Parts: sequence; structure tokens; C-alpha cells
Amino acid sequence: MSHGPATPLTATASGPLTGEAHVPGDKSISHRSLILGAMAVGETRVTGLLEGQDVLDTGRAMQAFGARVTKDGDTWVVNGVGVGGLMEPDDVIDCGNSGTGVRLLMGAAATHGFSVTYTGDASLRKRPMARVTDPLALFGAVAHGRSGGRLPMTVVGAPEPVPVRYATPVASAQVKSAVLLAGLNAPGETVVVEREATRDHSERMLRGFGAQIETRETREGREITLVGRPELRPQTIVVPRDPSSAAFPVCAALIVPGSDVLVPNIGLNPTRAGLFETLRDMGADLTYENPRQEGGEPVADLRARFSPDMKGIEVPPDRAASMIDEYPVLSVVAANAEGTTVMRGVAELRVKECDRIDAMATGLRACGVTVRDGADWWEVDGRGPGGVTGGATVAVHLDHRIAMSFLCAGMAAQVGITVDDAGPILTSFPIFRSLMEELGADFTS
Ligand SMILES: O=C(O)C1=C[C@@H](OP(=O)(O)O)[C@@H](O)[C@H](O)C1
Ligand SMILES: C=C(OP(=O)(O)O)C(=O)O
Repeated sequence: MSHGPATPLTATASGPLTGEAHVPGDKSISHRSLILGAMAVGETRVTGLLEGQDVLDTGRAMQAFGARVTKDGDTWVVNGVGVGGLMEPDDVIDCGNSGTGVRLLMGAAATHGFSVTYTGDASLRKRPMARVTDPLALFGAVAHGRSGGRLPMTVVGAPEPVPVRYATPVASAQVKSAVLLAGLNAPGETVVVEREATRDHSERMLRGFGAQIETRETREGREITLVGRPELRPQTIVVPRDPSSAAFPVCAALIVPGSDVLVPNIGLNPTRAGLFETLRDMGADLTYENPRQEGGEPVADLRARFSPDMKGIEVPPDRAASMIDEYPVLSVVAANAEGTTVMRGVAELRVKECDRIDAMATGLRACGVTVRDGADWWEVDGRGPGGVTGGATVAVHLDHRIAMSFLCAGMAAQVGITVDDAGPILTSFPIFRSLMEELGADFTS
């Protein structure tokens, strides 16, 4: 769903950030809980679901496909229709701002013999969909979209789907997941091969729901094999807290003098934890306290303290997939470190909710930071602690992560930084403002 008029917000330097930051549930796992819950037979119960607009849009979509999605106290309840049981929606499916939502749904529905028309907000309508509709065509689905494979788009599902073997040309968990979800309703084995490992929440959750799915490392990369037409068993799911949201209080604490923030209960699945490793490589005072296993995932409490001695580094490109959503906020930390931070192998950043390299480079330059960029790389010259001048109003281009990154930048800048629209933050981190204010951040509308 599109949001209302733009709501500017300014962050100015405050005192230290202190206390505990309880960030919301993981966005990736929340989408998948609703989709797989809808494809199981019976009642799936989910606690800790992220109630951000992206996930709520996916919940509405699953209802349109015939599942029942309700709330019982703090628990979301999904009454699923079973693999192959999705029904033709009687209206356009509007996925709002969410690439994950639309791409996973396209996959799940593509092996059902009906047509679905998808759309989204002005950001989502610019994003490439051929990366998903190309492999879905191998199952027998046919897509008719706008030029360049953009939304609005109708996908005519395959009435008699065949299983597929597909090597993904881009490192994308959304593409991998779309193929696996399509493979659920194709008879036989669907195989996805990815050269670089991307987040593996779909694989873990499909296994949890009782699908036969195996992953093995091969010379070509990681090969995932799913046996189609399983009966998925409903699950009780506790969604862990989102490391991509944790990134904001963590990074803000590292750059605001005197800060000491605890971010409890964060999933440190290696396919998601790249930012935290990178910050530690830069010399951040970031520790993993109370490390433990929960629901088969490594979890820890993150403790971040003001780190005036951070140094710019070259981020290993093979880490990109494990921190793909965190580069915008990393660039803010980089601007507050000494020396240059180099980020390569990140062309994917140009096709997110906006061109994230361009949005961050433009905004950082307006705040006095030198940034160089090319098609798949960028580098930020650090100005040392408190060195960012600030004072600018930056455009967020309907991108929640750009908005939150510049608000974190404003907390440590010499003059406050204004984002032209804080509305998109509601897509992934609806309590961002109150959570940061409780830590001591100073925001003005
Ligand atoms: O599968 C997912 O849940 C996601 C995958 C990533 O996108 P790509 O698959 O396009 O890299 C990420 O950027 C997005 O926020 C969530
Ligand atoms: C890229 C993101 O999300 P999506 O692709 O689901 O829109 C994100 O949350 O940073």
C-alpha cells in the first residue's frame, strides 16, 4: 500500500545513546512465515512477526489467495490452504514497497493454473522483475509486464508445471526463494544453484514445515534440491529480531560520543551477519554477549559503545550478500571513521527501493563527505569522529534504509540532518523513532 503525504524528520546531535533497544521481528522471516503458513494444511501460529507495512501487505495478499490471516492477542494465526490450494485473487495484488513480498508471491503462485496481476508503489514499479519471471517461465508461467519487466505485471500461472533446474545469475535470496516456492507445486525435484550463498531462511523454514529439501556445496556453488508437492505441516514460529534493524541502533551508538547500547536477542545467522563482522574489522567496540542457539539459529545480545578509533577498510566483496541491506548505514559509520572505506561488488544496491549508492553518495556529499562511485562500487572518505558537517535535507526516494541511515548520520553531525520523508520507515521498522528517542536521540518533525 502506498503511504500518505511526505513527513520530513530532522535528527540533531544529542547526548550519549544509552539503554536497551528491542528491535522488531525479522522482515525476511516474517514474510516467509505468512507465505508458508498459507501453503500448509491447518493453523500456523506466529509470534514476533514484524508488523511493518511490507509484511502486512504480504498478509493481505495471502488472504486474497484464499488463506485466513488473523490475530489472536500477540499471535498471528494463518489458516493455510495447502500446496496447490492457492486460489485466484479477485483483484490486483498490491505489494506496496516490498520487493521480497512481490517476488516471493510471484513464485508461490506461478505453478497454479490462474493469472495474478501484481503492482506496488512508485519505488517497486521501477524494480526489475525479469530476474524472477525468467526462471518462472521454465516452470511454464508466462509474464506480461511493462517494458523492462516492470510492474504492473500479470503472471499467467502454469496449469501443468514442470520442475526446474536453475542457476541464479544474480546473488539474490528473493530469486532463489521464488524458484523454490514455485517448485513446491511442481511434481519432482526443483534445483536452484547459487554461486554465492544468500540468506537461507526459505530453506530452513521449508525444512521446518516438513518439505524434503537438501543443500550441498558443489563446484558450481550451493545447490538446493526441493522435492515438489509435499504436504506442509503447520508450525509454531517465533520470529527472531531483525539484524538489519539492529544495525541502526548499533551504528548510531558507535558514532555518538559516550554511547553504550545493548541490542538483545539478535539472530547472527552467518548469511545475515556481515555488517557486524565488518564493523569489528573497522575497530568498532561491538561485542556479542551471551551467545546461544535459538530455534536452530545462532543468537546473541549485541553491545555497541562509542568507537572513536574506527578505521576505513576494504569490505571483502564476498561478504556483500550477507550485509546487502546494511551498506547505507555502513557508509554513515565510514564517514565517521578515519581513512577510506571501499565497497566493491555491490551492483545490487542500484536496484533496491532506490539506487542506494546514488542516494547515499548524493546525501553524504551534501553533508560535507567525499564519496566516489562507479557501477558496482563506491568509496567513502572518513572525516573522523564528529567530522560530518551535516545541515542538509536529503531525499530518501521512498527508501526506508536511506531515511534511517541519514537520521543516524544526523545524530553525530555538527548540524542536524533532515530527511525529506520518514514515512517509508514504517515498511520495516515502525517503532524506529520511539526506540531511538528512548535511547536519547533528538528528532524534530
Ligand atoms: O529474501 C529476502 O527476504 C531479502 C533478500 C534481499 O534481496 P535480494 O534477494 O534482492 O538480494 C534483501 O535485500 C531484502 O531486504 C530481503
Ligand atoms: C531491499 C529491501 O527490501 P525489499 O527488497 O523486500 O523491498 C530492504 O529491506 O532493504
